[in-house]
Amino acid sequence: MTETLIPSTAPPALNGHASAAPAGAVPLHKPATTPEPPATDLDDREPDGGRSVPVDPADLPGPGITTETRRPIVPGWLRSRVDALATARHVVDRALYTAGYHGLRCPVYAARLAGYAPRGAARLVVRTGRWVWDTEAAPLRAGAVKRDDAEEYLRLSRQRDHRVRTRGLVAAVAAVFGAGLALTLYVMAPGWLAVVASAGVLLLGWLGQTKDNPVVGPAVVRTELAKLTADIVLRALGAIGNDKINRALAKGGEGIKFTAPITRDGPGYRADVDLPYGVTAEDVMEKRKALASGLRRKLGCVWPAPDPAEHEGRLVLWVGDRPMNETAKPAWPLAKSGQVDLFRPVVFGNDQRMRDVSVTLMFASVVVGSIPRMGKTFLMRLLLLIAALDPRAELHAFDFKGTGDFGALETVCHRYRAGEEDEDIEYVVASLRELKDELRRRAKVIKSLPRSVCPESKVTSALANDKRHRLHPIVVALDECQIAFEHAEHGAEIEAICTDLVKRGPALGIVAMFGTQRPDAKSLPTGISANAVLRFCLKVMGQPANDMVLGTSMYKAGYRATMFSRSDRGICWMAGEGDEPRIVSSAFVDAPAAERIVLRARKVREEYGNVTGHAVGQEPEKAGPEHDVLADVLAVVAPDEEKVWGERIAARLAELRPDVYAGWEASTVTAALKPHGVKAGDVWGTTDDGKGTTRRGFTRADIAAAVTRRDSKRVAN
Ligand SMILES: Nc1ncnc2c1ncn2[C@@H]1O[C@H](COP(=O)(O)OP(=O)(O)OP(=O)(O)O)[C@@H](O)[C@H]1O
Repeated sequence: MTETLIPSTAPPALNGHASAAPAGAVPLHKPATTPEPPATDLDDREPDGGRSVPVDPADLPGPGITTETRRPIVPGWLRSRVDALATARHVVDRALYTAGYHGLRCPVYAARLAGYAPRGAARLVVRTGRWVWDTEAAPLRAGAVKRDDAEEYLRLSRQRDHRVRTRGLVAAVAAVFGAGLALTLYVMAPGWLAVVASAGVLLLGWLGQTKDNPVVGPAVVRTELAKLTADIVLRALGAIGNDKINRALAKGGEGIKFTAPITRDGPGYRADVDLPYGVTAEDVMEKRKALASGLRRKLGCVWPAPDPAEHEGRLVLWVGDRPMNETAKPAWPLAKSGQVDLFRPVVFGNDQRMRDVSVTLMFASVVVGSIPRMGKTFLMRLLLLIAALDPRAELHAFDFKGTGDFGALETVCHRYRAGEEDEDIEYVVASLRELKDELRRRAKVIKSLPRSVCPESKVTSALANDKRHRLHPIVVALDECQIAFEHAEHGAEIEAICTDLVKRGPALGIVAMFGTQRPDAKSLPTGISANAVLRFCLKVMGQPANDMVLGTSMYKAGYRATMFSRSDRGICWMAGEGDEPRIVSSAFVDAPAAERIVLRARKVREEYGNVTGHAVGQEPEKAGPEHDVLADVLAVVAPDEEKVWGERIAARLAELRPDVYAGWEASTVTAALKPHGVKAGDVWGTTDDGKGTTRRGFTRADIAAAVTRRDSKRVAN
């Protein structure tokens, strides 16, 4: 190692050399050595009376930590039931297919073989003749003659005479025996003679076929996929256009290390690579397309990822045999049987290696986003089915697209609506108001419970079981939620209640889910997008939508749902369960399958005594025009107040009608006034502690004008 001297006054951070390879590493090339640092003028300065200290002192103790990774005793595919079953299924499938393919063609094979039989017979006669007459040794005998080697010639001649005698005898016996057998069969079992003769003809036909046109071709034409090798990985890394990687490759791969042998991992290969210093796994993830091109694989096969247990430069490259969207998914374990405890993880999909991936719905609020037709509604329905299979759960399903995608769940829903008409929105508002009251009731119940029963101030599975408290899980789903949030009359109220559900609901046993095909600030208000716990992002078109669903900076960190193709239906980035976001292909449950699952769920619910609301024909009380937001806003702004901040209006509204406006913020007021043409602007004012400042607010005259406009329109109608 190069010993660089720096002045003793230099900050310790200058000692920034990378450590040596970790123990157990498998260097592909010469292990990376610390690069020779460029000479700096620090080397020449001697500010401390000329005394310098070595940067890499020989006696610097190591951290004393050796990591070792045990390689599995049993290969990965045998440890997973799913993988082992997949392999067995593949073998049986292929055998059955081959049998079917050849079975159908048997008559053609027989006819073709019969056609070749004369040529086969001729070949048999010629080959037998050559064998009997020992023609293969003829060149040896001719050579002995040529060399005038009398002794060798005599030895070979004797050997030939002996062979011809023996082989002639064998041939004669075989001919006599064959003829005798044929005669016997002819006399005693003529049917069998036909069988043996046919077999003989087929055998002769087999002998008579040509090499370039065999009678029986392969049923399965195999194209061998190239094995993943270190060279291919390096070639692909070199193709992503990263300067640091290219420099390392130019030096023969110095600085790039394979920390473990490339192995089979599920239906694909896994390579663990240490990237050159300064290159992160995210740098490679960003260039997945180029990487796939370098690997000569389809994009859906190539899954680079960081290793959360390792440093930032560790890349785990998993290359599947087939694209994820073409790999047959295992059946959803709950499709045919089983119940759910929403407080525990439940399998809802598979990762690239087709291993189960679970989700825990309790204590989470959920956001699902994608462009249209990628599987967002299917995913939300799947999550609702999971909830339906917990007999304690109360389901509220609202589908604003109005196509009845949640229709299969009607018989287990406490509240259900499909549509975007005013009456549908009013139904939803009424249901949400019930939930708002329920939220308050639950908060009071939790507060009143002793610590011994409710130690964490949140609903537990045991509390949910206790029917006296009515703290069962409530799952409410709004698909195409932007339609509700943008509703002119009720949008603001819906947003306020939903934001409250997202913030306070999880601890109180209420899980709110929002799906949108237009993930932007309007469709997913910040209060919801910022506070959601579980996030599922199917294909989106750009960074804003990606980060709106997955969370801020996710795109930059390499978690990009833009990389999915349009055929990656049901495949999403999932964030919020586990440390790192992961890619999941959600289980495919279509409407008929959903109906079957719901039948099962309904039965269990009937036994548990939890079939309520919509499922038994009871609907919420109609949401009347209980309040007039515009008039209320005007009422809380005094006639002599020219302008007022939005937050002040929100606080005054909450005082005016706490049951309606509790939880409103400045943004809620802005959203509520916007449909009436009242826009927020900068308003100068004084804070409660007397400081003058500018905040967003409204002009009273604008509000009054909006009321007049609205009232005159009503009169005209
Ligand atoms: N998990 C899945 N696996 C495979 N295919 C799926 C999966 N989920 C959905 N699909 C396919 O994708 C299609 C679209 O699904 P879905 O209706 O859920 O899309 P969407 O994103 O909700 O669309 P929109 O926004 O228009 O409502 C479905 O018809 C289905 O065939």
